[in-house]
Amino acid sequence: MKQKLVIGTRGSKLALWQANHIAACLREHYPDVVIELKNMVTTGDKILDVPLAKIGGKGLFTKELEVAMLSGEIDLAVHSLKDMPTQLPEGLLLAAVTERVDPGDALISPEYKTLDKLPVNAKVGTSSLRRKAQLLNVRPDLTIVDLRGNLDTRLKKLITEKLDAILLAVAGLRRLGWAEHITQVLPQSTCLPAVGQGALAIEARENDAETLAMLAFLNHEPTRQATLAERTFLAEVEGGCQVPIGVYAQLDPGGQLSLNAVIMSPDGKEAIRDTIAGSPAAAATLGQTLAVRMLGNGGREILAKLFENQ
Ligand SMILES: NCc1[nH]cc(CCC(=O)O)c1CC(=O)O
Repeated sequence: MKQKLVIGTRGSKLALWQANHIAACLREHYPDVVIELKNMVTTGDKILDVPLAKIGGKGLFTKELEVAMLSGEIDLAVHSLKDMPTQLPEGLLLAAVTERVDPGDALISPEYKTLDKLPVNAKVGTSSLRRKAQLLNVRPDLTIVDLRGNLDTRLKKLITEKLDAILLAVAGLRRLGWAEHITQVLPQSTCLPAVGQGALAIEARENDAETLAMLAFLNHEPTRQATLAERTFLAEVEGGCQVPIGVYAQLDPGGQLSLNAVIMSPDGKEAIRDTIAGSPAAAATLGQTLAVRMLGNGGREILAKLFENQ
């Protein structure tokens, strides 16, 4: 067993909360091990004024941490699983995926409270094509405004940019203690979450057996299986994190893994929805099968148009 573990993290409030949360779990589990945090800046943190969809690169929030891990400067990195590319760099792996509690998206609208009460042409802030498309699908009248920055910046913009509502992940708001601002958790029939939303990913070196063994207790197998299905789905459609794709997998009480997904055009006018269920042991196959089916049923054309315009 190692005597010291160094956790790499980004410096945003959410990233620090997540890293401190994992540090606390490790300290409780290994009282004699020194757990250190190391703050790092990623490309994603530096480019704050350009819509993410326009930058388009994969792993914007993970790359610098991964370089530090490969060089041995840090032993593990804590990320929102949602921000992780489906393919990790050579030599790194997901040592653990933590239990997912809040996969959904939240509307914050101090004045109107819910999506269906927003007035015609209301201004809604979101930086995600996935949220934008799903909102426009049910409310084509809405004006969607790009909303970048850390969670606290985005909350402030609701006021400073006179928006009628903003959309954020429930998980992030809860972690920062801001859940009281939520006025509606959107139902999955309206807004399917991003791949891996709500789960934390613990990344480590493949050849670092000692650290991997120490991190194993953080893993929640049902969440890992569900998010494996989602990540395989995304890899198959070659989506990256900035495509209008929503997908959510969960173990139902009977022990089956069920997967719901949507592929949309950015204006929300075209939508392909599908669902699949099967054994959790076949999580990757379920994700892949569903992706192939949806690509064949019109998804490929939607995505081709999207990439043409980028
Ligand atoms: N893209 C930024 C990001 N990455 C993870 C979260 C929240 C936590 C999560 O979704 O797991 C957020 C904020 C948001 O999407 O509102």
